[in-house]
Amino acid sequence: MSGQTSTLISNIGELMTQDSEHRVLQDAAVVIEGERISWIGHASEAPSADERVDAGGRAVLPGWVDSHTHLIFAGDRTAEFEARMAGQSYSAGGIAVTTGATRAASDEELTRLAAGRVDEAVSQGTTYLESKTGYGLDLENEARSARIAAATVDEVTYLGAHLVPAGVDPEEYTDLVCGPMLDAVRPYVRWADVFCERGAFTEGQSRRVLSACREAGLGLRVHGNQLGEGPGVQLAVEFGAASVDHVNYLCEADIQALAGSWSGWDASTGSGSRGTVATCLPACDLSTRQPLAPGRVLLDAGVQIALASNCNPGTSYTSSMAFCVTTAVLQMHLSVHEAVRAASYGGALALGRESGNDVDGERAVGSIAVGHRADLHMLRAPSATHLAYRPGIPLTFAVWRAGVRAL
Ligand SMILES: N=CN[C@@H](CCC(=O)O)C(=O)O
Ligand SMILES: [Zn+2]
Repeated sequence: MSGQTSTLISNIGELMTQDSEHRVLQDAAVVIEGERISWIGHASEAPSADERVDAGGRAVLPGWVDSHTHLIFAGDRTAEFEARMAGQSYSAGGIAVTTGATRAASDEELTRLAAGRVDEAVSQGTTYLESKTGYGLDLENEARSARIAAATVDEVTYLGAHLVPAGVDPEEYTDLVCGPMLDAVRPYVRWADVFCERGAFTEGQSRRVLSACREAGLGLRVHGNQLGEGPGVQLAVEFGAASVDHVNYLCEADIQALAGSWSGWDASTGSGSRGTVATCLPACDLSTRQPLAPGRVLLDAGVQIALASNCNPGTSYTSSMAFCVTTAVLQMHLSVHEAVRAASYGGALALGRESGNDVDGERAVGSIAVGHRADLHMLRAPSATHLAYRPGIPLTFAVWRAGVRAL
């Protein structure tokens, strides 16, 4: 053992590892040492540790990896939501309302709001979070959003290409996104995204954004095929994006392109060349009354999928990954194991964090294995099945984030 404090969590009724062998262990134990997992196995064989936690037969899963959120915002869109529930359809234009409120907020206020949303997510079992910019939409406010996000969440995505601000020429705005605005956010971000959709960015503009951001060394993601069929999925695959998110309206060629992107990857070991993850956002689909993304069809076609909350004030004002998992089981026909995997390992895959370096580098997240980051979610239930069997019941009992007890 190293000099770090070790904690043995024993008497785990069900340990859903989501590791490369997809192991689900009964009567299991986990040892945490510092920020890493140092041992997993059957409780009867567990080594001793400095501290001991009795799980009381409860289930333990990897902490949720929420790979798609928009947490840097101020303001509220209740009126838009009410209008939608009364029959109006969602359009990208609502983003401008949040942009106005976000620009008007102080740095302190934006930081406080974002940190509160992170706390809310962690208290529900989320241990690794991405957030996008995208409610600044000018150089100063996008850079400020990126800076605040970098201080608040684990992964930051530049989404200057969220909406063309009113009164600005779309091509000139795209020049800004690809030039000075990109330079200003670059120190704070690892990813770039574009909302490729009618009412947002055209295929040509999206190509320009993806090319410039790739050139700047950023990993890519795409908001695609949310409101209708379109070029988003094909663009994401062509550019080797880590994920394409929403994926509500897919034609057969889109599904084949996504499946083909994974043909050089060994799903059982997680080795080989990675493709484009299809990230399904069921809370958003329900809140915008869009058809649920075809998660079952994608899985059956051999596509790696993620589930994410898409927490934002317009289309999905929730950080509940459990709600997404429940919906994926009840309505998208995923098994509980598949849904939990998509919300943990799948999110990690979408963020390029599914494998790591146990010695001196970034630790893997999204699965429970020796050397991975100790991100654990203990349920107030004996098995993960209760997430779907008891919909709406708050089942988070305890959370460890990078080895630190967070709840
Ligand atoms: N679709 C684009 N962006 C967000 C919604 C943004 C908003 O309406 O404020 C999404 O992922 O759903
Ligand atoms: Zn989004």
